[in-house]
Amino acid sequence: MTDLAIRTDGLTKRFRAQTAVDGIDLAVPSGSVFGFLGPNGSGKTTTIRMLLGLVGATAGSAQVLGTDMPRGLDRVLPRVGALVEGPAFAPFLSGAANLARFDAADRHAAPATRRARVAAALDRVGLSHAARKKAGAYSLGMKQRLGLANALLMPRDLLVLDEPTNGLDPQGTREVRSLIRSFAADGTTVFVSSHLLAEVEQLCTHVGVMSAGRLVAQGTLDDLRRSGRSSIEVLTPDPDRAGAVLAGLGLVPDDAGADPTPGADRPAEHAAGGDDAIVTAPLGDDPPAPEALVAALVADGVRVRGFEVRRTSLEQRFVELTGEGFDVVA
Ligand SMILES: Nc1ncnc2c1ncn2[C@@H]1O[C@H](COP(=O)(O)OP(=O)(O)OP(=O)(O)O)[C@@H](O)[C@H]1O
Repeated sequence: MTDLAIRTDGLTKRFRAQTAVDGIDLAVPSGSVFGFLGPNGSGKTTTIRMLLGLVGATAGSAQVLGTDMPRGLDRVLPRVGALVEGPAFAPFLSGAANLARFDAADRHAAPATRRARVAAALDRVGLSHAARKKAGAYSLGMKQRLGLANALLMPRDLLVLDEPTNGLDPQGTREVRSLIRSFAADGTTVFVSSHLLAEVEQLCTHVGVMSAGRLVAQGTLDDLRRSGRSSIEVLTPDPDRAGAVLAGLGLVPDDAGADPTPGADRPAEHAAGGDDAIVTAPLGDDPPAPEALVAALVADGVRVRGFEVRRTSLEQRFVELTGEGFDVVA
């Protein structure tokens, strides 16, 4: 018994001098929609290829659906649907004929029920109307849906999808996302890679963050949000006094004029009006309650005209973790 659909220990892949995947310990809970997030080139595809036995690991181990890989490949693969680097469809064959070809290549798929299986998979991804159309005439979104249909020909316990919305227009993207949600609603574990933070936020229950081959964070989305640093902002015409009070309570104010929160687009001086200034200070691990801070400021004669506790956004958290910005557009 295992409650992890995917587990890796020290999984590593080196290409000559380059370490593409650097000792990662993945833990993907069964039933989760796990977003495997990272900038281009951070090692997501290489990890997925190792998980599916498409490339051997240099070091470390991987278990998929409780089975050691790649030793258990034959047993596990029938339970895993995969969409990696867009399947190679024959452009001159219809969508249905393409799926029938892939189905025929699967020795676990009974020929007698092939036609029904293909029809059901096309129906599932909303392509029944285009079943007889040549795949070469499909739009990119339709091709991607055909790829998903291919992954769904057999009942699956795990779907592994590498950047399934890459290159799709907004409509195609919405369709594919809504399909992924429907797979998850059926109880299938979905492991989906993406370089889009917004996509992972919208789709996923869990997330693993890759940066330069390393897994720099993983957990639920909420875990990740909570692990970010919070800060307070005080709007006051008495910034020096406010800074001293905060320092006395163990909070070290950010330098005046410095951008207080990484990624936030509002430097302190610009946001304040009149004779007010904004004093910001990061909250440490065990900060005083906000009301205690306000009380201390007021007690010391600081004219508090505004007070705010700011949580790090996920985007800021990712920037902190990876040292790079993410594409955040949906
Ligand atoms: N077959 C290979 N030979 C040599 N280097 C490789 C090979 N495959 C991947 N790499 C390198 O390994 C690193 C990680 O690549 P990978 O494709 O896994 O990243 P990724 O996160 O999936 O990025 P992308 O979103 O661009 O696909 C990259 O620097 C890439 O150039």
